[in-house]
Amino acid sequence: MDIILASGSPRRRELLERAQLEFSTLSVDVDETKHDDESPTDYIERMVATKAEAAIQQLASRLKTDKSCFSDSLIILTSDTIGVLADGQTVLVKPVDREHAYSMWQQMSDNVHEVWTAVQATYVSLSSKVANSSTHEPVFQIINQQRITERTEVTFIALTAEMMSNYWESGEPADKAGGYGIQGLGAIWVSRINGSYTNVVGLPLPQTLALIKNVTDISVK
Ligand SMILES: Cc1cn([C@H]2C[C@H](O)[C@@H](COP(=O)(O)OP(=O)(O)OP(=O)(O)O)O2)c(=O)[nH]c1=O
Repeated sequence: MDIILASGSPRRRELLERAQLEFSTLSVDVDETKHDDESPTDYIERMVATKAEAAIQQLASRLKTDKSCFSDSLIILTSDTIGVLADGQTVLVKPVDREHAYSMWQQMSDNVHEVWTAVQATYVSLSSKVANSSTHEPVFQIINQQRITERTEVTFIALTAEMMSNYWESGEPADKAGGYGIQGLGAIWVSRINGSYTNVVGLPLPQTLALIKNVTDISVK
């Protein structure tokens, strides 16, 4: 059974490496724009499903040229991390620019927010029994998929304009939900967390390992 982490996030790769599992990575590029009428739950669940679909499409086109690189079944892991303010509705995503980062940080300053990470495990088999009817090529068939969402409460200290400016200039905030990295310089803004630390960094590890185990256990379904 192969495991593919369909993520371009170096943080997710580093976290999964700690579990000492064999896995490969695949970078997926999807439109991460949130719909206006979408709840945080709907948004994050749509993201992990969309990333999984994109990964399967990429793998399917790779299959056309090289079948030898696939085993008979694989698990595709996709993940998405957002911040959610105490109102339960306002979503904190990656900052598009400095102003966007400042406006998120002003709402997070001296306040509590939550970090939500959704993880989807998609268990697929490479089946020649359901081969494409015209070409008789094997295709990927989804056997099972499961999803979890983990939430961690994070408390920020009161932020000054100088702190925000210095942090933005560091370059660290740009590719991170809520514009901070708890594993980096952002740690000095975090006075307290309640819940999983790895969840904040982008992949709740014990929960992800349980998901990998559960998704292949289709006998109980
Ligand atoms: C809050 C927080 C987020 N993050 C990161 C985790 C995610 O990589 C990123 C949120 O963006 P995501 O869209 O979840 O992930 P990504 O675009 O980096 O990677 P991919 O979609 O290819 O899997 O923010 C941290 O690294 N530290 C933190 O403290």
